[in-house]
Amino acid sequence: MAAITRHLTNRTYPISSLTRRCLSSALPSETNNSHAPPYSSFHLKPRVPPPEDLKNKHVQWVFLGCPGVGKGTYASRLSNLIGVPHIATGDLLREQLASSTSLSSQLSETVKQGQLVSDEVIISLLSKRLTAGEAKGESGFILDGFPRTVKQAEILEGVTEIDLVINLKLREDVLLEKCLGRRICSQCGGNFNVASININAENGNPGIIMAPLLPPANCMSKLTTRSDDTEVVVKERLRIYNEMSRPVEEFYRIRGKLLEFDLPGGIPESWPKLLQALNLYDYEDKQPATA
Ligand SMILES: Nc1ncnc2c1ncn2[C@@H]1O[C@H](COP(=O)(O)OP(=O)(O)O)[C@@H](O)[C@H]1O
Repeated sequence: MAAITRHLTNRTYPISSLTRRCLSSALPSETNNSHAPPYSSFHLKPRVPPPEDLKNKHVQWVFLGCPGVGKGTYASRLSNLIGVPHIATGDLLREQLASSTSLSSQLSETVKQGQLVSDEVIISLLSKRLTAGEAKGESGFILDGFPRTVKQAEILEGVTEIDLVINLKLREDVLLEKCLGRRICSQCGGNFNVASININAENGNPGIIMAPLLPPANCMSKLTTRSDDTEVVVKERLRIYNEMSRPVEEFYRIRGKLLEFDLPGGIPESWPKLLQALNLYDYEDKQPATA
């Protein structure tokens, strides 16, 4: 087993191989729908990172999980801790939408309805972001929001080796509340959440408490809500996740890369447990205060 996982992870390519040209040319023709991988029934265990990988920034990780689960929050915290970029395709898309081109008005409709945009669009945005990062000397990445379909996962697998996929999990009623509670400060760009979750344990299911993540006083009057964070659209995004993105979990599970992580509560309970699951608990203490 160890030999297989070592073989998988030792094939990590430098980020420079994941260029715009490389990713874009990896797009399969529209007519090719036969992307069924050679599934086998046994599951490999994911290999959590050894410290050398982190020091050399050989980190090519993916965050999976339903809308509202906290991919952005935990990916961004890990990115600050390890010093590799957090790249969220949803953010790239929103930046694109902020520029008023004819493409952005079409995309805006798709996003507002909770649908996925085309692979061509998302891969082009991701490739540009990776190329720009490469030019600045960036190394490694933590992807959030990509891949979202098996086809995207196959394209990514074709151009680079993903080391680890962290699958964040939370019950669906909480996901909806968390999406509806999301707020963004229009000035500083900070992400907050006004939802206060307090669900008692019942029928053998554990209870869950998640305190709101409130903004500082100077952001209060500048809070905005994403146009796709309405109840109808969040339910549609959850449906699409189950239909299109759930199979991506299996894609990585059978490749021995999926680390399942059930969020036990809010950030104070979940963050230390996530660090433990990633063997990073001590790493946090050893970093200089500025890291
Ligand atoms: N990889 C992707 N493929 C297709 N569409 C995407 C992708 N990533 C983001 N999007 C679009 O951006 C929207 C917002 O994505 P994101 O910010 O990741 O939100 P969330 O995870 O909360 O649903 C998605 O609903 C979809 O329309």
